[in-house]
Amino acid sequence: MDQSKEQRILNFVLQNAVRGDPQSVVDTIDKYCSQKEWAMNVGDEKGLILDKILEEAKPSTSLELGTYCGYSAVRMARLLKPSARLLTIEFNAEFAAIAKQIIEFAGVQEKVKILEGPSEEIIPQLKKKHEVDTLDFVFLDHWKERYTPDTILLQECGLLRKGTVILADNIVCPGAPEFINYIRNNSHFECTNYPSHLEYMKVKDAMEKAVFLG
Ligand SMILES: Cc1ncccc1-c1cc(O)c2nc[nH]c(=O)c2c1
Ligand SMILES: [Mg+2]
Repeated sequence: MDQSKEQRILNFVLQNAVRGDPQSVVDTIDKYCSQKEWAMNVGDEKGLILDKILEEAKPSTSLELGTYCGYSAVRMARLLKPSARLLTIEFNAEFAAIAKQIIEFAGVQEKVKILEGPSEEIIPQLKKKHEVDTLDFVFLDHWKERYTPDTILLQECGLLRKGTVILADNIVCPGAPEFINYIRNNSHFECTNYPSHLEYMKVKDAMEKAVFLG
């Protein structure tokens, strides 16, 4: 059976990155996806925006929707304090299997827990099954149609607290107009837009930060 692109990314990491060095894993994936095969990692340019907002938030408990190959999970985990935890939800079993290996190779597996399945099923389990109290940081990077319903679900499940930072990728490309309309007109959120570019391309994109006001 032919290898998938995600398998080729994993192999390139295993052969070129430094085991236990998350920065080298991030740099190696960026190198492969900018020079060999494009892939939907948040990438280096938007990654720096993610880094800055995550460092400002100093989260103890973070949630990512859309693990893909684990690039942003490794990128975030490398900045978390030792006791902090990142839960990341991935619907696609093949992606989750690749991400697990990349996260383990980077040596951040103690901080990162991959939850495989649909976000609408897993989010309601976070408190009781995964011992989450409230979330300090949420990275939306799964499917634009789920950004709004999953944000509402997080609120309904009591997972947001005053000051929770939600950061959404792909506001311009592929675009999440319905989410932007919802979140910017919701008085319970304070929004900020961060113009950037689509990963590894000159195409315009943006990220949106939405702080929950309680
Ligand atoms: C796949 C794709 N093609 C052309 C333009 C943009 C994309 C694209 C880029 C991303 O960063 C994505 N992140 C999460 N989920 C996505 O579906 C996704 C899709
Ligand atoms: Mg994305």
